[in-house]
Amino acid sequence: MSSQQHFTSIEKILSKLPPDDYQNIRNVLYGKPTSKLDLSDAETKANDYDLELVSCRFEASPEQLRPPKIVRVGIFQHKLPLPPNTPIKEMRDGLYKLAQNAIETAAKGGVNIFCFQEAWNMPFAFCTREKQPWCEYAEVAEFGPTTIFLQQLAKRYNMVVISPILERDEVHGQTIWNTAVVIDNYGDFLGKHRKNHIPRVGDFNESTYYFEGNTGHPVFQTEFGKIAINICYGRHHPLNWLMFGLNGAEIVFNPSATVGNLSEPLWGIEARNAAIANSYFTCAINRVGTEIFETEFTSGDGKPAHKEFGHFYGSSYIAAPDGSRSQGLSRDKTGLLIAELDLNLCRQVRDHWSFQMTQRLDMYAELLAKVVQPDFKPQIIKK
Ligand SMILES: NC(=O)NCCC(=O)O
Repeated sequence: MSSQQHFTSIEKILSKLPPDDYQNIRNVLYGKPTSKLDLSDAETKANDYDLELVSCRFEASPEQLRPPKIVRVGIFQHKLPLPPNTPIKEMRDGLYKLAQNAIETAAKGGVNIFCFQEAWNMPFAFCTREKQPWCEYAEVAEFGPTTIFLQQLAKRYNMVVISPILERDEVHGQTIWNTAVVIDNYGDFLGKHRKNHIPRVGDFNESTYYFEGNTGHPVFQTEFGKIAINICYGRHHPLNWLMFGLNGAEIVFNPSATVGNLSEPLWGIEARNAAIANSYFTCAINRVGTEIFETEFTSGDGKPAHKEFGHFYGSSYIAAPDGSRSQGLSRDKTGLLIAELDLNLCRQVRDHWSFQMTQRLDMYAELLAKVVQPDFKPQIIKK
């Protein structure tokens, strides 16, 4: 176990400060204060199922012409319930049980839109670069077993469910993609988005398994708001976030799987900055736990072969367009964060900061069109 696993959350450490210091630091680090929700029914369920439960309410100012546009989102981070090399059927059943418990708990907390972490229904095996058995986890987005399983729950609980999976496209030559499936609150398949940016860093060699996405930047119009999904590594690309905003997203989910020694210092910044820059809510969800594989793999960094990625540090959180953010889930527990958002805040922040009025897209479009040309010459002024 590495030393990174030995603390539960930043918030736990900060809460040991004297109350005045804590309040001052909290306000600077976390922005405008948020409140907790009364979730007693969900708490009972969470205790039954041994899930950490955190809640948060983001408020907007009252308006004269528009009523509040309230939506509850649930983001779920989880450890694998079984070792990675468990037979696929058994693993999937274990994960489905966990998912059912989490969605049931979310329903008790009044959640309208629920999102899982990246590749939620399988081990995060891409570090191994071995095709078998991992490719067997890939399934058809539209009618694969995971979509069918979640459709019943979405309908039962009147909840939109975002399910990031490994997708097998049987129509296009059995190609594989990293895809988020969106199921609406009637249990219907609403659409899918394929991960745009594939990591080539450390043990994240995911290009062995799937292509760069070809679905653009879709925004899904649901009964509870306009939502989009920026899958994991896409959070390092500000233009990826921008495009979802340009298409009108009010909430962008970032289902992820990332480890402490690679990205933890970036984690609290990137999705939060995206919320600020694009005047929408962001929901960053990370896997938890350490997954140990049977076969050793190397990282191409001169270090010895090993059997694990390192610790997935959880710390899932939600950020608002005004820069405020929720407490994070812990770094080491399976848990659910339920937040109530007033989507009116998106337009209120746009009116206040005018980022969209000042962003000069035409100027950047012109330069970007030049940059991608083979004969591009950087604009450098020399003496
Ligand atoms: N799954 C994935 O894209 N991970 C990349 C690591 C990171 O972006 O922190």
